[in-house]
Amino acid sequence: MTAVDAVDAVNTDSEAAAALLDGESRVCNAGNEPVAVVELRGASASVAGRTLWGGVDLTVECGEFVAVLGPNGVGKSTLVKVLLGVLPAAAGEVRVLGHRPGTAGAQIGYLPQRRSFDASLRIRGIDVVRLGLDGDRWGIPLPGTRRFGGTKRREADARVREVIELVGASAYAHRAIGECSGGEQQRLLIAQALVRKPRLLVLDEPLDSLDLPNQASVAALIGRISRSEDVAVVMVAHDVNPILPYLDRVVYLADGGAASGTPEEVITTETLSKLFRTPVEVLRASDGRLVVVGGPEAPVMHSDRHAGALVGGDGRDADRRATDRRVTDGRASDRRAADRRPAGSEADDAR
Ligand SMILES: Nc1ncnc2c1ncn2[C@@H]1O[C@H](COP(=O)(O)OP(=O)(O)OP(=O)(O)O)[C@@H](O)[C@H]1O
Repeated sequence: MTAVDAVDAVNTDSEAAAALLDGESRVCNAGNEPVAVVELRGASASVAGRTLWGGVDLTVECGEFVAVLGPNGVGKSTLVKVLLGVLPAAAGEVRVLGHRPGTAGAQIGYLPQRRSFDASLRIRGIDVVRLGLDGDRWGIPLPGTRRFGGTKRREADARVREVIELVGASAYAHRAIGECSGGEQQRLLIAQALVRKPRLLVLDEPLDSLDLPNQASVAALIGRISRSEDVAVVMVAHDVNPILPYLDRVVYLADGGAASGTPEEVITTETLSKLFRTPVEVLRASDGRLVVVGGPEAPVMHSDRHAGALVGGDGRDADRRATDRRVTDGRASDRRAADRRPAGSEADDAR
């Protein structure tokens, strides 16, 4: 079976979970040809007849961590929709694991924006994770019911335990999800997105509403997982700082245009001023955090977006729209060096 066949086989979703438990191939190449996890060439997106962004070039390889940045309403979640195949690209080419978007099935783990659980919800964290494995087939588990029989059930149980351990949620996975803190819920939801061993993890603002220590520890967790599990991560973020040490590249969306490349290429005074067609200054604080001064309404790179450090500007002026604002090339080939990871892992971060 070729890798492409394997991907297609997993895409027959009714058997996806069972196939993964059988150890189905998850490689990121087709035969001898490497296949990028995500490939965008001159892609653009329109919603309700309005072009949100255009000219996006991006290649995401196996195990890479990529952030999607930009002001509110610029189309970051829309990019996620394009990758998931929910919304077709208006122009250009988009491939996910070598196929058109929407056909990669269980090879993609997805964590939508702003999911939280009511405090009174009694479903255990472990059951929420389990839903990622077979919830599309069977719905919410009833007490005492089994979805798989015999060996398959034991393998499913083992995978759920394994992924809960991976995200460091073993201590509270048997508690009701509604009783877990925001950070704990987020770890369990990341485990749910990972339980089918995806090749691509798409996360829409997973750090939103977390306090700074939890942002740091969840960011470090995602950075570690992208490496240890060799899963590519595409993550929408408002503040790049918590994830900056782990990133391979960023896509910065502006009104109409986009810049993509390594953080060092894109998050600069020159690149952002060009992208937003207005003076923007990128400052690096002594602790390495990035602060943007001037320019558009873009809380993206503030050390703490809640602190309101950004000064002035409106990046959403329709006059500034252009399709030629792609100012860097997303094909930058450098990979994240091991020394860009902080010493240790997320265990080093405040929790
Ligand atoms: N179905 C729709 N019909 C009309 N407009 C839409 C639709 N979906 C999204 N939009 C608009 O498209 C724009 C981009 O939305 P999107 O959610 O992608 O932005 P975003 O960058 O993720 O924003 P935020 O940072 O606030 O989450 C917004 O102006 C939004 O109102």
